[in-house]
Amino acid sequence: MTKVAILGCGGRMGRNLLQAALEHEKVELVGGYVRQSSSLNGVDAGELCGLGLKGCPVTSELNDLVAADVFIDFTSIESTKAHVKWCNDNNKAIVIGTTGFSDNEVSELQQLGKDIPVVLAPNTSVGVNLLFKLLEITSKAIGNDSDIEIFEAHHRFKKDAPSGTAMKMGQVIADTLNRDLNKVAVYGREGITEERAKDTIGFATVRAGDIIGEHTAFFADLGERLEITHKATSRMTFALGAMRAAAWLKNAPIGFFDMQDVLGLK
Ligand SMILES: NC(=O)C1=CN([C@@H]2O[C@H](COP(=O)(O)OP(=O)(O)OC[C@H]3O[C@@H](n4cnc5c(N)ncnc54)[C@H](OP(=O)(O)O)[C@@H]3O)[C@@H](O)[C@H]2O)C=CC1
Ligand SMILES: O=C(O)C1=N[C@H](C(=O)O)C[C@H](O)C1
Repeated sequence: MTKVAILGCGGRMGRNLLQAALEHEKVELVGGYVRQSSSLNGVDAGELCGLGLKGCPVTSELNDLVAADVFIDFTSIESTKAHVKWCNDNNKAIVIGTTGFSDNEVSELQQLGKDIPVVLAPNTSVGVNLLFKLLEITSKAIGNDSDIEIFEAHHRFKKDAPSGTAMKMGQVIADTLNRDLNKVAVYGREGITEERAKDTIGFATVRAGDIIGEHTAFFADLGERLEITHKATSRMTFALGAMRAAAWLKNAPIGFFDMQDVLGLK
């Protein structure tokens, strides 16, 4: 059994993570964490995620959760940094699902979590991680002959764009084709853009309603195009992937890992 604690447990992902942890056969929930000002402080984690009373606390004191082996964090950039520091100081592993980090912020996280095992994954679903693998194969086969565009759509509440998953898709493709993503990425188009520059990788974003998460990579040539799409239809897919990452982390060495490590896709 891996003992887990859920950080930001009142959020959209937080509540799914509580439910997944309470129902998962390889995971035991120690409790959930909310900020001090939260009205959820003191409620029962089972009640919070709709499973009824489980005798498992929601607290705003991280020290109440020290029995956990692994902390799971789907919160926000600044709180994730603070949580990684706390985990490092207290020798706890952490799964980070939060997105929107700049390259510098990722380096900062690596420094803050330098003594512990960490999984950093912009998308914990199995399907998306297989999609990353398919992008590698496709890029090798036809990447240099194709116009490559990445599309993503999410709910109206999402704060970062393009999504962490879209950015990782771009990174996987750029790495495979030996391109520098910082130089070839084009984020949205407007006005007289002129003809498409070869070797660029375009990103397009939609924010609307309650879309949980959709990603498509286009590999387009004259006469045909290949589209590789993933659609999440429930946040539980991310939550279950995070439980898998937590169980894997319990026996992992110190270092930064991703879902490809967890799923054996490297
Ligand atoms: N890796 C993956 O597979 C996925 C990643 N995500 C990412 O996860 C993150 C969260 O998404 P989502 O659940 O939709 O967002 P929400 O806004 O619903 O949830 C975020 C939660 O974090 C809490 N939080 C923020 N700051 C703190 C803090 N300082 N201390 C304690 N709690 C804090 C918020 O609390 P409060 O309400 O009090 O502010 C809130 O409950 C985003 O970055 C998103 O992109 C989302 C889905 C899948
Ligand atoms: O904010 C979300 O909801 C999601 N964020 C992740 C991302 O930024 O890639 C993953 C998922 O698509 C849902």
